[in-house]
Amino acid sequence: MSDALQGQIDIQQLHIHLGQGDQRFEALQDVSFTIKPGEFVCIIGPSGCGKSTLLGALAGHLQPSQGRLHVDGKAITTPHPDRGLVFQHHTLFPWKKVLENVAFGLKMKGIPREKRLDEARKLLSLVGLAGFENSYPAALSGGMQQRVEIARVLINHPKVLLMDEPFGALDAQTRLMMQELLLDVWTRIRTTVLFITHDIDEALFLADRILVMSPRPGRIIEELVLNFERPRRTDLVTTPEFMQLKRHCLHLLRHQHGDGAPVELERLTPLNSKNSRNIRFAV
Ligand SMILES: Nc1ncnc2c1ncn2[C@@H]1O[C@H](COP(=O)(O)OP(=O)(O)OP(=O)(O)O)[C@@H](O)[C@H]1O
Repeated sequence: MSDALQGQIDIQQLHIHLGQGDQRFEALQDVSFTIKPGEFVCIIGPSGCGKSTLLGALAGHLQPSQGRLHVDGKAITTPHPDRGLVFQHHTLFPWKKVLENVAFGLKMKGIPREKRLDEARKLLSLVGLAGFENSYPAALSGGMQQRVEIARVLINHPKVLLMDEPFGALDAQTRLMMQELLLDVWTRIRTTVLFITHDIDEALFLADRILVMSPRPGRIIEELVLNFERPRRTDLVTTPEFMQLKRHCLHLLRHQHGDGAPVELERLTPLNSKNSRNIRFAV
């Protein structure tokens, strides 16, 4: 397969049930979407709507009740380093130095020590942590630990980066710095990113496209295509265009019915922006 096609995600009519017996319920209902190679897509939705469930299925940790999940045309059946996962809380080994934490994925692949440490150094530099190779994770700030976590995942050259609220535990200022860092890294490596967040500003700042989910059972109720120019500037968040889209997303998230049916879009602020187009899915 050519490099140009690496990292395409295809989800078709995905349904996932969770729980046992009487407690069994439908967490995801008829979810379908495609993400192009190298695209940056954010998912927003109310708490408990199934965002992490969706990511878990893409990671290969959860089996669908129905439907298909593919990356580059290959069905997802188990976890694989081609799909790198970053969570809110890091998964670094506290007893290993930062450099060894990052190099660990290559150790598992049997790459010789010098080669893997060399690669780890390059990645630490990419995430702005040159000079911290010999530190232990506990000596780093939360933002720095997440940088190490990103480097640790990137060492496997994933085709797809699956990120579940990766900056959710950080203070506001560090979070903004991490968003800029992630965009910078993404621009250089251009892996496909699927990023889950509760934070509408974060989604609007980062994404090429936002998928909005309904309350449980989670469905995709709207797709927003964002045409803000890249590289994104921090003052983007104060522009009228950005504010209008933010209001639109807030309205979507606040005014959904408990059964997952979305509010009638006629009642939403119309989107006439040159920087976005909204496409209705499954309404
Ligand atoms: N293993 C499980 N067994 C039973 N129910 C579960 C399980 N995992 C999650 N749930 C429930 O499934 C629903 C979807 O959970 P999920 O974590 O995917 O939602 P989410 O949108 O990521 O939520 P949040 O934004 O709060 O993190 C929730 O109601 C949750 O309580």
